[in-house]
Parts: sequence; structure tokens; C-alpha cells
Amino acid sequence: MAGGLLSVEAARARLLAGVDPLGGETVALAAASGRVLAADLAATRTQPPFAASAMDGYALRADDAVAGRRLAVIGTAPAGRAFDGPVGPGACVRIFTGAPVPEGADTILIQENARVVAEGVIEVVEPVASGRHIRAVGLDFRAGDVLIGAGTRLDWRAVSLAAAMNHATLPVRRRPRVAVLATGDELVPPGTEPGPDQIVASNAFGVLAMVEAEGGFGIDLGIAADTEAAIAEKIGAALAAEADILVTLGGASVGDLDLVQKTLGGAGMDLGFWKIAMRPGKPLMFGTLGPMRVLGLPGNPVSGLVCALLFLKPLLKALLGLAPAIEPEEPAVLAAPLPANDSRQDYLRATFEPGGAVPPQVRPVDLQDSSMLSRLTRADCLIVRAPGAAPAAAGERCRIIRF
Ligand SMILES: Nc1nc2c(c(=O)[nH]1)N[C@H]1C(S)=C(S)[C@@H](COP(=O)(O)OP(=O)(O)OC[C@H]3O[C@@H](n4cnc5c(N)ncnc54)[C@H](O)[C@@H]3O)O[C@H]1N2
Ligand code: MOO
Repeated sequence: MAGGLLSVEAARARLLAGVDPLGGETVALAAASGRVLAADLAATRTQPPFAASAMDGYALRADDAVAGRRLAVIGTAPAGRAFDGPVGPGACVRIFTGAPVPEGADTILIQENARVVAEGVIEVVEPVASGRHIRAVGLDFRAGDVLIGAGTRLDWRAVSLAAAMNHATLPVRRRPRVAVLATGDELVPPGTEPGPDQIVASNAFGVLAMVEAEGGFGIDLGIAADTEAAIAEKIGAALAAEADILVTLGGASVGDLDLVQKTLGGAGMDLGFWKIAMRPGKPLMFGTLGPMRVLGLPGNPVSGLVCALLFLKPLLKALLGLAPAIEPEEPAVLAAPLPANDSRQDYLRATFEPGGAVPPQVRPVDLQDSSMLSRLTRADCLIVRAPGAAPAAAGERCRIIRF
């Protein structure tokens, strides 16, 4: 505990304790990009299934590949249709990339190194050694090879490989369902005209974007007014939507209208933790309500989004069985001095200095107010400052989380 508040590490340990990956489902290959494989995937076939030419040219015996020798072209083998019959001495088969190499031939003379001297006759221009330009059976993989492991996030390469392995559907983890609720009388949706005392709601869009980017399924519950009845109705909607996680935005602090935790408590939520030693994001809350986990993010937009990065993203990864769940930190060098830190772990918005130094040189943005999305969006990373950190000079090492 720092200053009586739970540390980030302790809070995250509680959040992730006992989280098992969600169950699986089957999806069509075309819908599998970005999903997480739920079981090891083995090839159902051997690739290539036959010795195949890697070039356009002539299949022949290496013994005949002598400069100046003339060979009879006895047939053609395009990709998809093998030449039926052996290739004997003094003969060759016109062959194209991907076609099976005919029996008797042991090398491919590329067409650039052959000269057509008459109808059905070529002359070897450059000799070629045995085995050239032939892809052996199973060069890429063999039936039974496990080529993509359970827990892999399927990218553009993996879906192509799965297709080549002859899988039309894939077993994947169910996408975590995340309901997102903004709260506050002051909020109106983007595209509407706020009243004189109102602002445009923003955080939910960032949280939903993060959910989608991580492979979750976002459910936008809209905006609840600052009443227990309005919030309770939305909690009911999250349960009805079978959300795995309910993310609330705002109303998490100590004000008279911070009703989110009270309403969740009334609905039967078990509180896991509330308030942690971090900045921004002190009022972060976590609990469970029946089958649903509840993450209460602070209303200040930067606080909410930084907490989403540090807590929601790891939770999504854990539910998808992805490791490591926690956002990686990396070393950097301070381009400006920093004052001593207090008892809360600080996450300072910072930009990379031009020049592309490795490790990067980082400069905190001018204003760190947790309401300022302009600075968050301008930043390249967060500088992580431990509780109680001493003042640091420019040129000193620090740790960052890259966006
Ligand atoms: N007396 C105290 N006051 C506050 C404390 C405290 O410890 N003692 N903590 C401060 C900290 S730190 C934070 S962070 C905020 C968080 O408060 P809430 O989670 O209750 O958030 P709200 O009061 O509802 O809103 C704060 C701020 O953010 C705006 N907001 C809320 N939701 C959205 C949204 N979806 N899109 C855009 N902006 C939103 C809201 O209008 C407020 O301006 O509490 C401090 N106070
Ligand atoms: O978490 Mo609050 O953001 O420190 O403003």
C-alpha cells in the first residue's frame, strides 16, 4: 500500500487472479483474422504434395543439361496438370511454375537458359545441376505438423497458412463481451449540441475502440443520467447482453453524484478494490456482479483511457488466453528533468524527441491535466514514475509504455 492506497501491481494482481480464458467457438476462415486460436492447429495435408517446379522452363535429366545439346520437347506440364509419362535421355518437358516434375526428370532448365531452335526442339544454353528449381514433397510442411499453436492471435500470415493446411473453419476463443456505460448529466453524444453546462462524451469511444482492437466485442450502453434508477437500468442491460465485463465511466469518485459504486453495490456487486495509488486514475474500481466483471474507470478522459490501457487491456488478454497480459515497459532516456514523485505511481504523457535515438529520448508534454485528450493523442508514450521516485535529471534513464 502506498499512502493507504493499493499499488498498481497489487490491484492488477487482484484483477487478474483466477481469470481463465473464455471458451471456444468455430468461425469461418474469412472471419478469423484477429481472433485467438483455441487449440493447436495441425496440417491436414502435405505441401507441396508432389515435387514441383519452382520456375518456368524445361524438366529434363541433368545428364542432358550440357551447353549446346539439343533436346526433343515431348510434352507440356502446366500448373494443375501433370505430364503423364517418363522423360528419357535426350528429351524434356515444357514445364511451368507449380507443375509436378515428371518422372525421370531431375532438374529444371529455366527458359532464359534454353533456346527454341525448331518446333519441338530446344538447345541448352547454360548447363544446370541435378535438383535445381525443384521443390521437394513436403518442403513447406507435412500432414500432421502443428504449425500454429493454441493462444496465437491469427494475423494475415496465419490465416493464409491455415488455408494452405486445408482448414475452412478454425477453433477460436470467444470474444470477450464488453459493455461500456458513460455516466453523467453533463454528457451529450458527439454530433449533438451540448447545453450551456454540458460537454460532449468522449471516453466510451476510446474504450470501445480498444476493446475491438484487442479482439473483444464492444456493446455501447450510451449515457446514463446521474440517478440510481438510470444507472441500475443500464446495469440490467449489461447483464441482459451477457457482458463478460461492464466498464463504467465516471461517477467513481467521492462526489455526491458519484453513484456508480453505490448502485452496483445495491445490485449485488462484490467490491474487489477501489482507489489505487496511481495518477491519473486514482478512483479506479473493480468488482464482480454475478458472472460479470465490473471495471469502474474514472470520468476524466485521460484517467479513464490510461486505466483502460493498464487494466482493461490486460483483462481482455487474460480472457483470450494471451500472454503476457500486461502492457510491456521499455527503457528510455529523459530529455527533460522531472521533479520528485509523491506516493502515487505516475504515468506522464510524453513525446519522442526527433532523431529516432535508441533507446528513445522522451519529453513530458507541457500539461499533464487528466482532462486533456489533446495531449494524450499528441503523446507517443507514458513515462512510468514509481511512487516516491527522487528528482531525475535530463539524460537519466526512465521506463516507458509505448502507445
Ligand atoms: N474531493 C475529491 N474530488 C476528486 C477526487 C478525490 O479524490 N477527491 N478525485 C479526482 C480524480 S483523481 C478523478 S480522476 C476524478 C474522477 O471522478 P469520477 O470518476 O467521479 O468522474 P466524474 O466526476 O463523473 O467526471 C470527472 C470529469 O470527467 C468528465 N467526464 C466524465 N465522463 C466523461 C465522458 N464519458 N466523456 C468525457 N468526459 C467525461 C466529467 O464531465 C468531469 O469533468 O475525480 C476527481 N475529484
Ligand atoms: O485520476 Mo485523477 O485523473 O488523478 O485526475
